[in-house]
Amino acid sequence: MMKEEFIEELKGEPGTDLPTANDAFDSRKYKRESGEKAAQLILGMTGEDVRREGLLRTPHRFAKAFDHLFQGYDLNPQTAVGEGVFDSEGKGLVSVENVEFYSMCEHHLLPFWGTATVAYFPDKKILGLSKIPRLLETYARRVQVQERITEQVAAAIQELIAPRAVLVQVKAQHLCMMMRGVEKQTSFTLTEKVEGFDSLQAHEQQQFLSLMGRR
Ligand SMILES: Nc1nc2c(ncn2[C@@H]2O[C@H](COP(=O)(O)OP(=O)(O)OP(=O)(O)O)[C@@H](O)[C@H]2O)c(=O)[nH]1
Ligand SMILES: [Zn+2]
Repeated sequence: MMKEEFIEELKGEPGTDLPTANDAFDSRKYKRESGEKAAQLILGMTGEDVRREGLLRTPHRFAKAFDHLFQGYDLNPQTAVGEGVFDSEGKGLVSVENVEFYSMCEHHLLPFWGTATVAYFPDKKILGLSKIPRLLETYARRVQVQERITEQVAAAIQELIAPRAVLVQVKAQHLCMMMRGVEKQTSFTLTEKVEGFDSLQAHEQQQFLSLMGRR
């Protein structure tokens, strides 16, 4: 689309041709078109000639890239875990540590990324180890705040295997605090969710605490 045509189109009813959230998640075509339109709008902010060769396929690439970044909306805890719930033979601590993730901050649509440590004391069930990164992906690949990812991963584990206790700890850097805004380059944010701590024996509590202290 030529820039002039594009500007004409934008002069129409404000916002009416933009997709709604429900539409966007209903159809792949609508998702792709929304992504392409979004890229065109962003490029519109730059005053660049959107017909120059380097930018011609940018809306297409942007839509594809963002489809990947937001693929968490196509996932849920059940699909993420599949058949990966097993009967537990032991009751000891299980921890999967330093699992990396990428997410998009819901305030600025800029990336934040880091690692998560997930630990639990099983009761009757355990999760396949790979399912922990899969649960993290399910919630990270959305527009998010770090606190919500932390809570959602803990709630999903609770729901899936009802462990005696669960700990989720997320450490992340936010591009919106680095590349703009306060422009702090070395700070990071730590969020935690702990459930069932009081029901643990003292030495088990100590195991949780030492995991928390390590980061
Ligand atoms: N709690 C929380 N805040 C976040 C997260 N990601 C970004 N933020 C913050 O969201 C806040 C949005 O604040 P606003 O004042 O509405 O936006 P702003 O004017 O762009 O803020 P500044 O970043 O301070 O320039 C900022 O303080 C961001 O640092 C997150 O995952 N969790
Ligand atoms: Zn932000």
